[in-house]
Amino acid sequence: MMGSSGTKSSSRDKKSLAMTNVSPTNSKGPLRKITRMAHNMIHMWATMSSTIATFMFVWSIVCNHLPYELRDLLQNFMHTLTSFLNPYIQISFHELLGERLRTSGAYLAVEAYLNLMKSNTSKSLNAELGKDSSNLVLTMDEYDRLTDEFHGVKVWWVLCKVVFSKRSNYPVQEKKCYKLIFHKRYRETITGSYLEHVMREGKEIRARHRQRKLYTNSAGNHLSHYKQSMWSDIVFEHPATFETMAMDLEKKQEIIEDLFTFSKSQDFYARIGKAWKRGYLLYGPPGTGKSTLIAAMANLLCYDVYDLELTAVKDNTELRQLLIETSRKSIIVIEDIDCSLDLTGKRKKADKSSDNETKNKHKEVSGKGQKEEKSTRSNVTLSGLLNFIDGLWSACGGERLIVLTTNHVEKLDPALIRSGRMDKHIELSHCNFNGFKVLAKNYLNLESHRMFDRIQQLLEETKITPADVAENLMPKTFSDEADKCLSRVIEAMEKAKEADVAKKLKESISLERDTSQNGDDKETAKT
Ligand SMILES: Nc1ncnc2c1ncn2[C@@H]1O[C@H](COP(=O)(O)OP(=O)(O)OP(=O)(O)O)[C@@H](O)[C@H]1O
Repeated sequence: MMGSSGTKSSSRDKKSLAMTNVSPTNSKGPLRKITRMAHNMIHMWATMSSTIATFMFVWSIVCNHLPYELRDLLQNFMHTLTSFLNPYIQISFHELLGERLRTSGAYLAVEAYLNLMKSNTSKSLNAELGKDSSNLVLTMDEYDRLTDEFHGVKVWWVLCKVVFSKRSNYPVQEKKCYKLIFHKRYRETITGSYLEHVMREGKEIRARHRQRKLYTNSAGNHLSHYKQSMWSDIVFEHPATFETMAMDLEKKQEIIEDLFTFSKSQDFYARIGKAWKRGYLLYGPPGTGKSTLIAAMANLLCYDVYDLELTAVKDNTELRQLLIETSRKSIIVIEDIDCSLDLTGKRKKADKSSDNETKNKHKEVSGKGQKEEKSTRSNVTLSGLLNFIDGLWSACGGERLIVLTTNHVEKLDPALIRSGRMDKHIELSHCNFNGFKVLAKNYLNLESHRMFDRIQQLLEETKITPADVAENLMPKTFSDEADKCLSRVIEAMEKAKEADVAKKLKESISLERDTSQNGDDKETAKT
């Protein structure tokens, strides 16, 4: 009891000493030193403040009475003097710019960069809902100071708020501003490589976190006074990833590496003087995963997807407008290119309608809904499309993938798919056992099962698309168990095998009939 009350009273004494500015003659050693130092500092501050105040007062009077030429001269001199005495440089990034107060891109990039830095290092964070209300953003507090280090150089960032009014009779608004402070010795490093680093990182973070969109152009979607764009958009939330793709592991890895290399090659494309774009041609039977692969690519690179319906494009001018409007990180998809453009002029109606039957079946499986049948061909010419792909984006900047899909690669004009236009040709084919195992893991969370051996054997004997496997693996009721789903896959494959056998038999009978018919014809001709 005694001890504790003693401590209390001594701390109270110290406080009262500091408050009354009385020298603690009775206190000893370090305490006396500290109090003396504090005393001196208070005295120094008081002197300095009064000197500054006096100077400011005199300065304002002098300024008011000096001719303006002299005043300018003095002000310049003062500016040089303060910048000589103050070794620190300050760069401001204002939130709103120009007469129309649009948000500055540099400000947004700095904000993204600092928010990430803050969320990685700081112990006190501010959480806000992002603009699209889908994710939480961790932000800096006002007058929060963050320290960053770049190649051994220290810099400081401060967030300030500026109150302003657009015009004198307008209500007062607030805008934010990030200030970057650094020693003038490092001016070159900071204004050169550091700011470039901040902008690049910030833009990348923003691209990763922004809500991506799926854009489509349809027949009625033309520009009007009320419409800003020829594209209509919805939020792109396709769950496909490379992990869930039933595909050869090697092929998968190759595509992933190709995509990453492309997305990091801005400098390379600039150096060789080519547009930063890459063409992919995906081909294979319906239901083998062409559309799913496109979604996985968009998710991997965080790109927007533009589903370009060529049959709805009136002419080349409209095509140009559509392509110019695409965002800087995007995949432009033209599905079933052989049905959209008259590439050969020889396509028969019959084989297209049989394609559409199979297609529609798979669209139901994938839940995509049936696309409008592409019976009409576009007025866009092949040369128009190629010219835009080759030339237009060189001027626009940004990274773009163009993906064409087809079920009939053999029908495409070789000029359309030559290297440089379609840089990578990817075949998607029927399901093999590795592909099946990926689907079984996706749909049933199974890595092995006693029925797998039978399925492997059947996959070697017959062809089935991943879409058909997926359809059968999908539990139809809540009580559907793995055994039931796998039995359905086996049943579907046995049916496909029987159909194959029947088809082959039919083909060999008709071949035999044709040969005997030919023989009879020759006999008749002879006689
Ligand atoms: N390789 C695959 N990996 C995983 N799922 C697949 C694969 N192929 C097909 N699927 C499944 O089948 C459905 C239909 O596939 P998708 O639409 O991608 O095929 P497609 O080749 O684009 O067909 P189409 O040529 O008819 O457009 C998908 O939603 C997906 O569930």
